[in-house]
Amino acid sequence: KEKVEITKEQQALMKIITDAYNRHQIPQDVAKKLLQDQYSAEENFLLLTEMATSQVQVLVEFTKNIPGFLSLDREDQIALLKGSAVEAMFLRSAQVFSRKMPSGHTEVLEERIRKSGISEEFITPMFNFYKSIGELHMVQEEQALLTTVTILTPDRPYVKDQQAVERLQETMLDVLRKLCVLQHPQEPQYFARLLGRLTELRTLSHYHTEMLASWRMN
Ligand SMILES: Cc1cc(Cl)ccc1OCc1nc2ccc(F)cc2n1[C@H](C(=O)NC1CCCCC1)C1CCCCC1
Repeated sequence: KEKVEITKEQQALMKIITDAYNRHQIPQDVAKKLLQDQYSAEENFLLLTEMATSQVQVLVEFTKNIPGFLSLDREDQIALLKGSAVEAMFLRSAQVFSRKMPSGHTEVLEERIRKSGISEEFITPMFNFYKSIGELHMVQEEQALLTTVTILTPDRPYVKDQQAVERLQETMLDVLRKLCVLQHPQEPQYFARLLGRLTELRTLSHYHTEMLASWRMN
């Protein structure tokens, strides 16, 4: 049985990324806001655009802390951010939704989101994704690395030097793989399940334009 060991460098890399991930978080208040009041479809749409806008700014700040990201071609940096912004939003939404909340809060939050104005047809795939992320019970290092792996996807549109992005992503995947083995020793398939979520995430993100266009305004 091969002994899995995270090296000193990988430990340092993980700390930089996790600290940056925790530092660059939009105020958790979106869940609190939704739990406090029931908003109209128009207000919810506005709330989403505000959250999305601040999330993009947070994402830019976060990527500056990914070792090697700023050494990439500048246009490629922009292509990676544009290509991963929506996925990062759904991933963040899933993590916010799956957070431990006082009993009954998750149900209220789910209800508010179901009634927010999002079209029925998108609600099921969205919550299926949220639940599959929740079932993983990711530690924060895994959440930070998963977001980093998503950002460092080489085959985003307009990326010129895909090799350079691939090398960075592989560095992060190696740390994430070891972390998964160490955190979930009784579940050897955990890392594979985690990466499988990224496929679900990409599919969900394909719907985002339609989700916005079909928002049910009164
Ligand atoms: C990300 C996204 C894209 C599209 Cl097209 C449609 C929908 C959507 O998020 C749904 C969604 N899933 C959620 C789960 C937990 C939660 F607390 C809020 C959630 N939201 C929306 C939200 O504020 N998301 C932001 C979360 C932080 C990071 C940036 C995004 C609220 C907007 C107000 C109406 C109720 C849904």
